[in-house]
Amino acid sequence: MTQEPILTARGIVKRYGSVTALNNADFDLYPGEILAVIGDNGAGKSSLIKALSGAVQIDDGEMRLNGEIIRFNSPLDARDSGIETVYQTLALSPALSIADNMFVGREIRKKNFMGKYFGMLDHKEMERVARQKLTELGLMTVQSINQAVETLSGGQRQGVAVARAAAFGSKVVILDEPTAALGVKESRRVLDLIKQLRSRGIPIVLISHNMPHVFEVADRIHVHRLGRRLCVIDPKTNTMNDAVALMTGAKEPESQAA
Ligand SMILES: Nc1ncnc2c1ncn2[C@@H]1O[C@H](COP(=O)(O)OP(=O)(O)OP(=O)(O)O)[C@@H](O)[C@H]1O
Repeated sequence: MTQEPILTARGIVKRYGSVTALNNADFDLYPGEILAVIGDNGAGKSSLIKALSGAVQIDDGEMRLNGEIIRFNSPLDARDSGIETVYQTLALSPALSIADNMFVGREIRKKNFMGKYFGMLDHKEMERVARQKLTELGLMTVQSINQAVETLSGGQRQGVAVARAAAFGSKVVILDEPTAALGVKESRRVLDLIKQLRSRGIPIVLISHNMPHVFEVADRIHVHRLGRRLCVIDPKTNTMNDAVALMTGAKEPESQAA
């Protein structure tokens, strides 16, 4: 790779009591790529993503965004820096509308004194922007932007969560098992959406156990084993069997670079 990575981790350590979830882990995400992170249960994938997205604080090591050292105290810090994460358990509020969900934590206030002094929200403007963002991503099959999220299908909800992550000048989008709970058709839409984000220049980290999905969309695959990056493989020159064998320890990597 000739480009500089946008997001890196070097030697990061995360302990939960006596359990070492991340043991000297490295990570590199390059501009414009879809990087899949795979690993067996308990390998430390979630811990890695939580560290990069500010959900947990690391005990050692260093992380950088665009070359600058980052230290997040909360997911909000990470979000403010442009790292958006969509967790498996979607952080959408079921009773709120699509538009309101897209703006949770970044609501637009009315420009007049009612907004300034009484915090009155500009629902019209939020609806307009939400509609625009969802249309840009080809997601306006949902009938109304005011529809409550609880009335959407799993795929549509995932779409709203991904659109929210992609909509606000994100530098990096992290997706944790975005297709895990979805049917075939819904998974397809989410995979298409992921590819679309890449074509818009947003680098994506995709955590997934689904090898066909990983091999369909990933440019590179980070294999995590026993709390650290084992190797990075190229899906064009490796098979799914190779990936699973590396993940489970049935096979050792040939070289550390890919
Ligand atoms: N909050 C916690 N408290 C204690 N131990 C934890 C905590 N979170 C994770 N662990 C432990 O850290 C290790 C790594 O877990 P992690 O969830 O990061 O793995 P994972 O690769 O995401 O697994 P999975 O694929 O099963 O989700 C495991 O041994 C797990 O039990």
